[in-house]
Amino acid sequence: MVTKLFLLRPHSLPLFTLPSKFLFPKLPSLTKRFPILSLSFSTTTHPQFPDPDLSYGPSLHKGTKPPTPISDFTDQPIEQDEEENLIDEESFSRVFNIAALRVPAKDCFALESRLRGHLLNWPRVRNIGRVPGDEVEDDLAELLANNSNQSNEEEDQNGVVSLNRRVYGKSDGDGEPLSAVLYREKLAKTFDSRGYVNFRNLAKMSRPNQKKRRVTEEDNGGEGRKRNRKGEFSVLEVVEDEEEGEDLKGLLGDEFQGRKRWRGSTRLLLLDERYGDKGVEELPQAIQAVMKENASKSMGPAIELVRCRLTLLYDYWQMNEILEALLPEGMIVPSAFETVGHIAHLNLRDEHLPYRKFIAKVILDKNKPKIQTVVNKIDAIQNDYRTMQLEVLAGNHSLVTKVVENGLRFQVDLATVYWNSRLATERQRLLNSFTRNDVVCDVFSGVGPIAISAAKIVKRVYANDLNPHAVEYLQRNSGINKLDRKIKVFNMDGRRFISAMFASDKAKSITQVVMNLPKDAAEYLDAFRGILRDRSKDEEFSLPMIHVYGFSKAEDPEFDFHQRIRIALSEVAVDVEMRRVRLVAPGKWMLCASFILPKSVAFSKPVDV
Ligand SMILES: C[S@@+](CC[C@H](N)C(=O)[O-])C[C@H]1O[C@@H](n2cnc3c(N)ncnc32)[C@H](O)[C@@H]1O
Repeated sequence: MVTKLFLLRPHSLPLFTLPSKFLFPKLPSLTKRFPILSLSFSTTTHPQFPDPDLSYGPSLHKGTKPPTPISDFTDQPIEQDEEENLIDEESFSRVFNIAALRVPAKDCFALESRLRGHLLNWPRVRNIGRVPGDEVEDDLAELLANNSNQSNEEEDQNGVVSLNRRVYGKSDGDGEPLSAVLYREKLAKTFDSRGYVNFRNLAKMSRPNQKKRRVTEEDNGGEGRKRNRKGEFSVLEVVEDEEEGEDLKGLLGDEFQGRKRWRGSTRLLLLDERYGDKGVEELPQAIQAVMKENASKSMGPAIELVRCRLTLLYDYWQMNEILEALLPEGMIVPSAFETVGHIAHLNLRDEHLPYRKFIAKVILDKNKPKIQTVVNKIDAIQNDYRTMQLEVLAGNHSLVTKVVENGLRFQVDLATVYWNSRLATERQRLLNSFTRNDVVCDVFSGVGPIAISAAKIVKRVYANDLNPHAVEYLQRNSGINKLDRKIKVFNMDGRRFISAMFASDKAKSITQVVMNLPKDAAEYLDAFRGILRDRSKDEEFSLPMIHVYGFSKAEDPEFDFHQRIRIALSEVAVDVEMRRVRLVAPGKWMLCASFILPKSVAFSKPVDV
């Protein structure tokens, strides 16, 4: 599978070069080789970035950096290794000031669809927000609502008494109100993490649905470096929540102090980014209408406008956004990679090589858990076994992986065998031409993507490869797919294999020969010359169809490849069906030629050399 995402940078951030001020030399052992790469933004919107009013949606160029690192909401240590520290994830946090309507939870879906056009419409950000304390059980809401005419203090106390009656049949102290401390203890025990909307101190003690990221203080030469927990990409906070001594004021609104307290669960409907700093009177008519309607209802709490802080974290941003910000201005962002099982396989340009570990880390972060290893191809494939020289850049170092193709499972070790997922379509096309009466010879079978898939369709398969590792995986894969009884495996040179097969009693049964070694396969066709010369020409023989692959850089690739086939067979009249498989490099085609082995070739005398 190929993921194609090569992007040109639309607008680049200020220069980020490795050895300069943008590096965080916090980890001595690491910095010798790869320093931490960080973004350097000011805490306000950068003036040289595109006007935020003109571009809609979140961007690393917009918003501000959090005044207090989000990682200060720390409570759990997380193990880190050097690779984890390569990128300063904190530097990708961006805060956006958003306005929201606090609405009763039960009405939020109806209001969401009514106000749809006015709500925040950012990728991956839900426009229904949850904050600590927005959940109150129905029973409790009812209980609290019954006391709505009483003073706060009285109400809270009566709430506890009623609750105790409900739980125990009577309250502690036989109906007498509890002391403030006991009262809070009781609530904490009884309500657990719910129901504290009415009890301000509990709000701080227990907060469900906390979206704040968990981080660790890493002992790093006395200087703590903090990390966020993976998978959480945003934090929503109501700004007023933080006001000293009024921790629930924002949560409950101005009405909290008066008669109309919130009774029950609430949700935040995040308004479009344009309304972040607007007052009620500046909001669109539709929103004002909803607020007025609600206010006119005597029983329910008022819908209120609240200010929120939405922090988008490293995990929020897409791979290309992070890479674009990390790499020097003007550099093409390398986000194209091929995948083989859990391995992302890059083919980086020279200019990317100094940044290869950072690029790999971002690709790993953004494609987990599917991608577990990121490798870069060091050199063009040159060896006989067509294996790649790979450098592991990030993740686990195992190059043994599993691939599923055409419903079959293949185990491959990219360090020792050939595999190319890009050929899956071509393999499928070839397989579609096989029938159950066919007997297939796969001369260069590798770990078996053609041979094993063919075995599902045809009568019998003879599969061969020169690489002993490929043969080992071929056997293993035949077993994994329960097709081993239909496949006979050989480990020899392709030319010898062709001779051996056609010299044996299997010769008559073979109907298809596959030769998928594009670099040289055409030259192996000479093995067919005189292959049946020892047999009588009168013998009943249906000659096999040969499918041979090749590369050509010629202006007329079909003609060029045909010529090579004719030369190898020493036969001019070869009726070939030719097709272009794919462009493997600029001006270089991979082709497949299919033809029936000419009788004149099969029965020819050996050519003296
Ligand atoms: C391009 S790969 C194709 C493998 C398989 N058909 C596939 O699609 O994955 C070519 C295979 O030919 C094998 N090979 C190279 N030279 C060979 C030779 N002289 N005889 C037999 N196999 C050879 C390599 O080990 C490699 O597995």
